[in-house]
Amino acid sequence: MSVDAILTAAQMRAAEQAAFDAGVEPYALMERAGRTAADIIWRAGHRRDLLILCGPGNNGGDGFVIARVMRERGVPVRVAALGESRTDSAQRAKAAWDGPVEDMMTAAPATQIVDALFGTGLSRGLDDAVADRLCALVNSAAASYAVDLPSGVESDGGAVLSTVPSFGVTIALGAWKPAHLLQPASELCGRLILAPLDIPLTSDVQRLSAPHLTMPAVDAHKYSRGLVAVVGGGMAGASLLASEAAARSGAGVVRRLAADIPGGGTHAIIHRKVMHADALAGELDDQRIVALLVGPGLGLDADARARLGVALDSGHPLVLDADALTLLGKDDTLSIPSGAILTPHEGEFERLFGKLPDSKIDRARAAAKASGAVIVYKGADSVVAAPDGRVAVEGRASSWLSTAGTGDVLAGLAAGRLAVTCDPFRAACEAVWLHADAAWRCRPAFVADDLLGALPAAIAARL
Ligand SMILES: NC(=O)C1=CN([C@@H]2O[C@H](COP(=O)(O)OP(=O)(O)OC[C@H]3O[C@@H](n4cnc5c(N)ncnc54)[C@H](OP(=O)(O)O)[C@@H]3O)[C@@H](O)[C@H]2O)[C@@H](O)CC1
Ligand SMILES: Nc1ncnc2c1ncn2[C@@H]1O[C@H](COP(=O)(O)OP(=O)(O)O)[C@@H](O)[C@H]1O
Ligand SMILES: [K+]
Repeated sequence: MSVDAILTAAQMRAAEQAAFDAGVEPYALMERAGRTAADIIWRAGHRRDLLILCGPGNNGGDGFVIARVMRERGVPVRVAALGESRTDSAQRAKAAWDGPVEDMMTAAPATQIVDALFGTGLSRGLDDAVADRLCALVNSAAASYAVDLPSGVESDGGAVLSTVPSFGVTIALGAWKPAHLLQPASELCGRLILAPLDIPLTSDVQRLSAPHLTMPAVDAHKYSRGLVAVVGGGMAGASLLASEAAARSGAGVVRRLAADIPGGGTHAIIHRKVMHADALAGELDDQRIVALLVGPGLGLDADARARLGVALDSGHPLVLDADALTLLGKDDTLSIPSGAILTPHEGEFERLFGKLPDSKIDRARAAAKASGAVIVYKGADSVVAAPDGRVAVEGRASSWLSTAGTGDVLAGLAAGRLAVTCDPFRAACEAVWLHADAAWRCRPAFVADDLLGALPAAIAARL
């Protein structure tokens, strides 16, 4: 069972049902969920007074179990409900709580607050008065915990359906849900803690996990480690950033093919002067190239279009970013080569694939399937999707990444890892992980160039 699985509400219900069919008693599962959550709250908050808000469904039932377990441990607990418990398990959990039940709308604040109002069964935003009351209670508490999900966030897409306060901790029950990683919901979850329920889970969607990298083989040489070619264009800085990221990501050789030869920069990068598309074709006629990056700083003019065409025809494994994506989106005569890695941000994604419905996970998966390419759908949350349906979600990158040039670094990293692994999905996942890790290693207000210096430490941490 993967600790990284991300399940939709329907998949979670199916997993729960499969456990029931296999003989697990429904109320026993709620007890397990409530006790595991109570352990987490106990470790964090000890004996400080606790107010638990219980909704009408099973999320509320979990809340009643937490209340009982915490009181058994000597914590001063109060319970406040929103409506009557409607499910059998929730009614049993409520019956097992023999203390008073206050009205949530009038309950006094507490040092610790637990939101067990709604979880995966939320079907609409909270009424304004209820949402306001939840915000007031959470904001006045020293510590706050959301059981499974903050009430008001939509589990599958991460939308915020009514005003939701920022929680200190969200305790994910059984598995991650998309809203734990997708924005804007993820931001409101605070620290994420998984409470395993020990039931079998199946999902192609995973939380992006730390990669296991290896040193070069003992008999490695620069070409066995992979030759990355980076096609430059009008904006030199972007392809320079990408080239250096590729060079610092484990590739053996990086060749930059552009009309300019820069004076400074990293001397390890080989610069070849390529004045036009025909000359590029000659340079790309080299079977040692195992990853070809096109897009950062490419430009959008006829020459850029011609260079892109040559790159697409070269047959080399491709990483396409930035201007290459824009050109692909507006020129019907160009098509996305299957097996490539594409790294669109929101605007580039929409230009390429249109406005797709559903969650960012669904959109990335649909685009990967339709194009046959690995899609790295960037933004405050990044979703990596493979044509075969596998998806990895990185929801916790530093928002300091929202600065010019960081996407060029990511594209270079993807090309470098593609050269090392020859596996587009794995390369894309490793690149997104290393990029995010490098960002956390940089000081606030870093610039894209600083990421390059942090890459060796990010790689060293994964060896
Ligand atoms: N799956 C698992 O393995 C396990 C799941 N467990 C737990 O179960 C939780 C899911 O429970 P759940 O399905 O009962 O849904 P839940 O979130 O409690 O709410 C549904 C109720 O709220 C109502 N309602 C909805 N929105 C509303 C609104 N805005 N304002 C007012 N009412 C609203 C809705 O009514 P309706 O939409 O029909 O009007 C319905 O009555 C899950 O998050 C986890 O905590 C664990 O116990 C064990 C393992
Ligand atoms: N708010 C944010 N939080 C986390 N990561 C972000 C945020 N904004 C952007 N990023 C990341 O920073 C990079 C920006 O890439 P991109 O938009 O292509 O910028 P550029 O073209 O200037 O390099 C992407 O990897 C994206 O996922
Ligand atoms: K909740």
